Amino acid sequence: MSGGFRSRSKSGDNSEARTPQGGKKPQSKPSGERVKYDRHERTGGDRAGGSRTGGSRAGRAGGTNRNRERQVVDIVRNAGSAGVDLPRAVVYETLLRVHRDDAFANLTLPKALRVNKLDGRDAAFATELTYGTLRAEGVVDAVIAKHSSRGLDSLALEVLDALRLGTYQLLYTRVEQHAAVDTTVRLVQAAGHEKAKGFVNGIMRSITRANPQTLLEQLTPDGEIAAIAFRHAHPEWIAQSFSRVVGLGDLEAALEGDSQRPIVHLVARPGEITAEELALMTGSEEGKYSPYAVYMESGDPGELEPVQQGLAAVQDEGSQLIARAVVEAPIDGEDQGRWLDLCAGPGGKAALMGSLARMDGATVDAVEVSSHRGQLVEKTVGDLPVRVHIADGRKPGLEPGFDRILVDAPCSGLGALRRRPEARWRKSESDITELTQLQFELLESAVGLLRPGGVIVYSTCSPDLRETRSIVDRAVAELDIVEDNAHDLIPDMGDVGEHKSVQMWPHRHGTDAMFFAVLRKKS
Ligand SMILES: C[S@@+](CC[C@H](N)C(=O)[O-])C[C@H]1O[C@@H](n2cnc3c(N)ncnc32)[C@H](O)[C@@H]1O
Repeated sequence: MSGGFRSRSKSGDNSEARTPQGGKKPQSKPSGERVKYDRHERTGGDRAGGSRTGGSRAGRAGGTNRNRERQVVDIVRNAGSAGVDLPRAVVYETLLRVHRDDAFANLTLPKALRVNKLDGRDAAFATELTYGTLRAEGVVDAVIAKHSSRGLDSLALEVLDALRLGTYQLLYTRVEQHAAVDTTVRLVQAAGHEKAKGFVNGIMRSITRANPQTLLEQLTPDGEIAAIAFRHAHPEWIAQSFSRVVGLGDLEAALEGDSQRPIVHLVARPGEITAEELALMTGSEEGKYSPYAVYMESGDPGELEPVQQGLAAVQDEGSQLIARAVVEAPIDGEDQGRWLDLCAGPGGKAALMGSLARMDGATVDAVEVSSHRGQLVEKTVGDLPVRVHIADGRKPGLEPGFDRILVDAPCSGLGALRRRPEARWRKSESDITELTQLQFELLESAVGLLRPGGVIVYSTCSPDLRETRSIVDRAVAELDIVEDNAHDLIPDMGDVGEHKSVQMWPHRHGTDAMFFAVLRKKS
């Protein structure tokens, strides 16, 4: 065992190809021993193996946050003396934080890379291993469960996460088998689970004896949608939800879209800078659909001068289109300039509405129930004509008579899974059932606050029909509103669904899977 971190080139170099999860695929030194990856046969994920073991284990781990922090930091240090390369140690640390502390990998990992001074190929390798392991978690767990004599729920999280990382490398990367097995055992040792080394070694060796493709085929559940879900590393219920909207023909593409890393969309703040100017200043392309959008292929948006000066910000193009639809939708009678955002935090759409309001001489009231998120809205809108109210949108205590209202409802977030690699395994279908009542009540409240002839844009960052069409259909049936054609507001965007509402998709439009409908109060 070496005294320091092993060179990455010893346990697999960092050259890249595409992974099943749509990122760059980490490779080992070319040894020719790995079966070449076939994206359709070896992606996967679903609940085969059953256990939803990815949840937070804070309770089991016990201790204060500070203690847990120290424990995790120690693991990275110990990994060095245990002979594990630094990128894998950082990946392991991140997996533990995600599972134990409910941390978000896309926030935790960049920080860990910075702290540990990893960049270039090492950073890319660590990123792909982290995101890949988290996205494929359901499949990886199913494989581990098949080779383990003990149920996954009975394993210490440190043992399970090391096995997940090792198994992911065996199934989905060209990392040499011995490197994957060896580092997995060393990580368990570094985490202080000496006694589990033999157990872990046994599982890893057993997995290396199987052909990955055959193994995954054996574990693929029956049923067309369940099998597609498994191949694309999603829980079956999410695949079922998507298939009800895109149909079976487009389901694989829709799921694959969740594993592609989104490019950054910038919004050029109207009245401050045009998209054309922003694109020229940043050397980027103008967006396809929103007149304010610019696509940033690479780099850190926080380092851009227009972003630092508040002339531009990061905002998904779909969100831009929704905020713009609120302002552009035809209304009956004259617009008195009273606009409302009923669910405003953290304020992206309120800020765009505020920029447009300033140009039109209108004002925006922005309601947010959480005071922390309300503060974020305050920060985001700056000196725009936006008044922030910390209140429940179902009873905000505002004078009715608004011309335009946005109800960007709290939702399951199934439309933004590509932004958080761990998210698909954290969500559960019961989240949706709980949210739909709140969504309807917020919409009902908006109808009460709207003047006759005014418009509401109802939107979600979810394509699930229970949160989208069902809410709108019920509102049209029960409330004093009619549905207008929302397609007219996004003339350049095709393929947005059969209904009057708009359903965007990452695989079709490059946006999050955002939904919006336009509802007008009967005059
Ligand atoms: C989808 S987010 C809105 C995103 C926001 N429009 C933007 O573009 O930044 C939904 C927001 O609704 C808030 N929310 C949840 N329940 C609410 C309620 N009863 N009244 C008002 N806001 C609520 C949540 O805290 C969350 O900030």
